[in-house]
Amino acid sequence: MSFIETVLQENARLCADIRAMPFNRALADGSLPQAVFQHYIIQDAHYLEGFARALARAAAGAPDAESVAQLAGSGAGAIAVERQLHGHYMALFGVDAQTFAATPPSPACEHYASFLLATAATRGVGEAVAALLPCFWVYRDVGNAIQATASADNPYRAWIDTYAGEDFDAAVTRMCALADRLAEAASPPEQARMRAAFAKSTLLEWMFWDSAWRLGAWPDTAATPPQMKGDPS
Ligand SMILES: Cc1ncc(CN)c(N)n1
Repeated sequence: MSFIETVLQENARLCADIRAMPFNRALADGSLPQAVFQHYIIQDAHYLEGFARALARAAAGAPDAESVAQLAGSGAGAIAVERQLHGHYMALFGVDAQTFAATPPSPACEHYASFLLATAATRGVGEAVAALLPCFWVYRDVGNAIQATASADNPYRAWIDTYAGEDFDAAVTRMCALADRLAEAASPPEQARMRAAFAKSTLLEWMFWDSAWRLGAWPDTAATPPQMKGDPS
């Protein structure tokens, strides 16, 4: 079995859970509250910067010129295409530059972007690509599932068309092929680390959507001091 077939089998249940998450069901039927999508798009814009940095770090360690160009090109593409999508929704929903700058990455967003960057900066390229792969694969999977049921006038049509579109599909297929090539050349312990990195990122995808649905944010310690564990009061 190839690396892709293995990790898709190992993570099939989690991927199905992601497709069925409240955020994605509401995105599909167009009922997702605007405030929730607004929160998501701000977080995703933060995430995307870390994702593109991680792709650039992975590119630097890629084994040949073709894979350097592929990973660096995916980073540039993410900034160009997905940022344009974010810009479209931010303008539509009235999110200005000040609101964006005043909204920090949520814990889930920061954790995911930090994991990608740390993996790309400190682990081998196989592990880095395996960690980055769910960002491609899960979004195509969710985009295609939503596309199958969404109406033409769904307010999130531009998002759906991006992730269910041909260009994104081609980028996902190329990334899967690269992961398979790297896994074939990897030792069994490296292959195990690649599978673990894929599973962790898939879980972080789940956490990102869960956080977006709940408008996840850092505790406001100025307003309500957090209760300390073991605090006798
Ligand atoms: C959290 C997340 N994961 C993946 C993608 C698709 N690049 C995204 N835009 N945001």
